[in-house]
This record gives sequence, structure tokens and C-alpha cells, in this order.
Amino acid sequence: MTRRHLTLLCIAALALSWPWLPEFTVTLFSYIALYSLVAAGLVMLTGVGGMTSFGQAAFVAVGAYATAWVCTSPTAAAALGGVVPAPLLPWVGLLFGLLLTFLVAWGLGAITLKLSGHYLPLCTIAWGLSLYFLFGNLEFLGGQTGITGVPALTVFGVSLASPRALGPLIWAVLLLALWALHNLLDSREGRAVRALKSGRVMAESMGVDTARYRVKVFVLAALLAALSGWLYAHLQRFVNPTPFNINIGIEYLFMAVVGGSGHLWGAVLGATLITLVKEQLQDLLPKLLGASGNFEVIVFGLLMLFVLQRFAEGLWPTLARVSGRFLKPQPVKPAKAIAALDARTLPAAGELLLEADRVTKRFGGLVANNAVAMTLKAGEVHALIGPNGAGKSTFFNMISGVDDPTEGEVRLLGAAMTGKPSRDFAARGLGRTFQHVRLLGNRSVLENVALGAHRRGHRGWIASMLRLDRAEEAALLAEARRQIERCGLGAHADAPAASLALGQQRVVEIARALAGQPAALLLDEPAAGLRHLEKQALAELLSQLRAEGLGILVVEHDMEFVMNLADRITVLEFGAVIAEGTPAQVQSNPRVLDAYLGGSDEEPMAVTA
Ligand SMILES: Nc1ncnc2c1ncn2[C@@H]1O[C@H](COP(=O)(O)OP(=O)(O)OP(=O)(O)O)[C@@H](O)[C@H]1O
Repeated sequence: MTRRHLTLLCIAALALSWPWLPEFTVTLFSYIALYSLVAAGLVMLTGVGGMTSFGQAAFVAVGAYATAWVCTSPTAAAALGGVVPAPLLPWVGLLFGLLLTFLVAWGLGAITLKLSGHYLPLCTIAWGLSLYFLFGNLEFLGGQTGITGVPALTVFGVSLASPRALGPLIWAVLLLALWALHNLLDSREGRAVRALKSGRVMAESMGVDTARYRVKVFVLAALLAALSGWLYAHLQRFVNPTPFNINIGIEYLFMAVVGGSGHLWGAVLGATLITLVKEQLQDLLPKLLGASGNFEVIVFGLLMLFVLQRFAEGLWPTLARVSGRFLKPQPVKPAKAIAALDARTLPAAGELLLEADRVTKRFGGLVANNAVAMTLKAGEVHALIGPNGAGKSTFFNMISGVDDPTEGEVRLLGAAMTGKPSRDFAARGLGRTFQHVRLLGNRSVLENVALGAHRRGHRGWIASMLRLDRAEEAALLAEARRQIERCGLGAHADAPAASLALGQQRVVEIARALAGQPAALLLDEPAAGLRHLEKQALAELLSQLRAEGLGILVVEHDMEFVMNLADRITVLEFGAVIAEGTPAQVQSNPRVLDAYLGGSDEEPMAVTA
């Protein structure tokens, strides 16, 4: 039995037993599905996208209040001109709620998602509280009393007035949402969302518009919360502000984190556990202690501490590991059609790729780069060397769009790039690696490398969710596998990136850059951490890429590696270029010897040719 079979079996068991389950259990299961829907949005936002939100309860409220108002308010009835039949009003409420949520979430996201660190979670608390108090204070929404008389949902003339009747719809919505989210995560767009967690610089360098993706994930999570709110309003048949306060927002986050915030099924597991444990504690503790009070909150808090201490990634990964021992792996179906990916015509050897024209960078009074001029041509390896603190990384940032020069200009394939973000550099043909490896450690090498080809595909979120992107996805994965094999890591393609040695991870970064089909490749200390034979293999790979016409700029401390590989070398000291030329010219340059050895009388640079 595979994991998919087990999932289908559980769903079938729940569906078949539904008519015979006690009323109380049916209600409990319906609420579990409602909570799971919000928690699944939080998995996408927090676990996958790396943005913590305590304020999701407010979006549940938007969905719930929107439909309650549309279905009960005379103003809404007048606005609809009395033409919408009563059974259709909840569906108008759904559309209205989703639209409102979309606008509110887009607005809030555009303002707050630029914040990093603890500022973003604090902001989510702030707007979570604001929206909660807003609902409680608006007269037309019934103030603290709320709105009563919310009608039951009607589907094809059948009234879903009881939890037993509405529950199957709630579960169907949840399962459909999980299916769509699973598909999204298993796609080019999902990889881009995952990349958000490892920081703006890496994702942007792969061509991902991080600001846009952050807002999109935020809106998606908010829409799922609003959908839950809509179902909640028609299950409960009244709404008031209490279930949408900040405590509940924190509880939703707990559900995602306890279940496993990086896993969609973790949301369902977390929602189930927390709902059941709370329920049991509320019953059990007063009996045990012989007094009434909110004791369950105290025990609940302690249980949370225990779970998070023992299972930092939530319970789902452990459950999946244990169950994996008894389940067969899911067979991988080969994709039917291979779509063509975007391909660029690479410049001819000798053509100018990258040009830094008197690039200066000042940090306050410190001049990290002082009018640095440098070029990179197709079909050459150009090395940038210099002692620690010489300004190499700063320059690397200038020519890759991570930072803007204070003065001077950077041109890529003839286009002025100053002030443009890294993703525009990637789009124009620049691939790069990082001094400190930036991979998605728990994703496979294949997925990491496929991220490098992000810009070469086009299918969007909806196509990904509906699995209409399979041909393109197969092409992206095939391209990633080709680059992995080209870099000599074929045997590791399906292993998690973090399981590889550091040297191999650096090569994975090169494969990832190559997947974007760059014309210019910038490598930040590619030989660091590599053993002798690995360095030889890397040098061979880079020589081969040079022969194919790529222009390669290497920032490197390993002089033997540089001198044996580079065609030209630029030497930086105190932010300025002190020498430029062939390895032989640079090795015999007195200023270079001075910079490295503190005096030209000393031994020449320890380099073997
Ligand atoms: N964001 C920053 N703010 C202030 N100073 C900075 C910043 N980034 C770099 N510097 C300073 O600029 C100078 C050049 O640093 P940079 O990291 O570019 O050198 P490097 O040649 O890459 O050094 P290493 O080989 O050790 O990586 C250093 O004095 C550094 O302290």
C-alpha cells in the first residue's frame, strides 16, 4: 500500500462512517476541517514561505461576516436589488467575502510584508487586533452581539442545515484545497515559494520576484481563512467577534506548527490534535481537580512546550517517517509530453558580457570599492582576487544586482543594469553561486537545481494547482537532471541537498546557476571546502564551460586553483584595482606581492602553474 492508498482509505472510511457517527463527533470533525483549512494556509505562509502570521483569525472573520451581512442585511438586499433568490445569497456572500479578503490581504501584505525579522509577526498581531475590534465596534455588524439568523447553505435545492449535512461539503472543500496546494508545491511556482524562506537574495538571483510572491502567498493563506469563515458562518448560523480574537489566531498558528508547519497534512494533524486535546481537557480537568476554571489552557500550554521541544518540526515528519516503514513509495509516472523551455542564443567567444565602469561603493565613510573597472568576456575565466576585506564581495554584489553602486555603472550584455534587481540580471543571462551556500537543505538536489530554471518556465499558480503544468514541469526537471549530471552529481540527484558534503553543495549551486542557461557565471569562492580531487573536477567542469562559450568570473582565495584556471586576473586591495593581467603577469607584479606578502622582497606567491 502506498501513502496515497492510505489517504484514500482514510477518506473513504470517514465518508462511509459519516451517517452513523454521533452528532457530537460529526460537529467536532466539521470544526476540525474548518480549522485545518486555516492551518493549511498557514503552512503555505509560515512553514513554506517563512512568514509568520498571528492574525489569520481576522481573515476568517472577514469571510464569516461578509456572508452573514449579505444574507441578513436589508442594505445588502437593497444593493442586490432583490433579484438574487434567497438560496443563492450565501454564494454571493462567498464571492463578496473572497473579494473583500483579497483586497484587504493585498493591501495589508503590500504594506507589511516588506518587514523582516520580528517586525512582521508583530504587525500581524497589530492588524489581527485592529480587525477584531473593528468587527466588535461596527453597529451594522451587530457590535459585540454579532449577526444572528444566518441561513443554511443550499446546494441544488438541498438544505445543508445540520453539521451532518454540511460536514461533507466542508471536508470536500478542505480536501480539494489540500490537493490544489499539494500540486502548487510540486511545481515551478511552489519551488519559488519555498525559495522565499531562504532569503530574498537567493530567490531574486534565481529570477523570483520575491515581493510579489510574498504577497501572493499571503493572499492565498487569507483566502483559505476566509473560505473557512464562510463555511463557519453557515455551520454556526450566527457570527460574533469572540471566535476571531487574537488568541484564536495564535491557536491556528499552533495547529500548523504542532502538526508540522512545512507539511500540508501537518495542518490537518495539528488541527485534529489540538481540537481533540482541548475538548478532552475541558471535560477531564474539572472532574480531576474538583473545581471549575480554565485549567485546560495551562495544561495545553505545557503540552505545547513539550511537543515543540521534542518535535521541533512538528509531529507530521515523525508520523510520516514511521508510517513510511510500512508503506511502499509512490511510483513516479513519467510525464507524457516534454515542453520546450525558453532558450537564449549565447554570445560568441570574445564578446563583452559584463562591464563594470568605475564602480564605487561607500558605506558611510568607508570606501569598499573605489572606481573599480572590470570586464568579463564570453569564453574566458576571469578571477577576482585580493586579501580579506579588499572589497571582493561588495563588488560581487554590485555586479549581480544585490546592491547598487554609489557611483559608476554596471552593464550586462550592453544594457545598463544599475539600480535593477538581481532577477533582472538573471533574466538577462547572469547566473551566480554564493560564498555561503544557499540551498533548500531539506529539498532534493533535483528540486534545488530546477529552481535555477525558474525563468525558463511560464505556467502560473492556477495552472500549477490544476496540474496543467505537467509538460513544462517535466521539461524543467529534465533540464535540472541534465545539469546535475553535467556537474558530476547524477548519483545524488534525489538526495536532500543538506545530506551532501559542503564541496558537493557548492557544485549543486553551479548546476543550479547553469539550469538558468546563463551567458555569464559568477562564482563566489567555488573551491572553498573542496578536496583536491573535487577541485580538479571543478576546474575541468569550468574549463569545459569556458570552451562552450560561457564567461566565468571567479572570486577565490585558493591561489593554486585560480592561477591554473584563470585567463585573466584582477587584484583588489583596499577597494581599488591594483593589478590586472594574465596569471604570470599578476604573479610577478610587485604591488600584488606587497598586498599578499607585505613586501616585494619576500618570496614570490606560492603558486604552482
Ligand atoms: N554592509 C556593509 N556595511 C559597512 N561596511 C561594509 C559592508 N559590507 C562590507 N563592508 C566593508 O567593506 C570592506 C570590504 O568588504 P568585503 O566583504 O567586500 O571584502 P572581501 O574582499 O569580500 O573580504 P573576504 O575575502 O574576507 O570575504 C570591509 O572593510 C567591510 O568591513
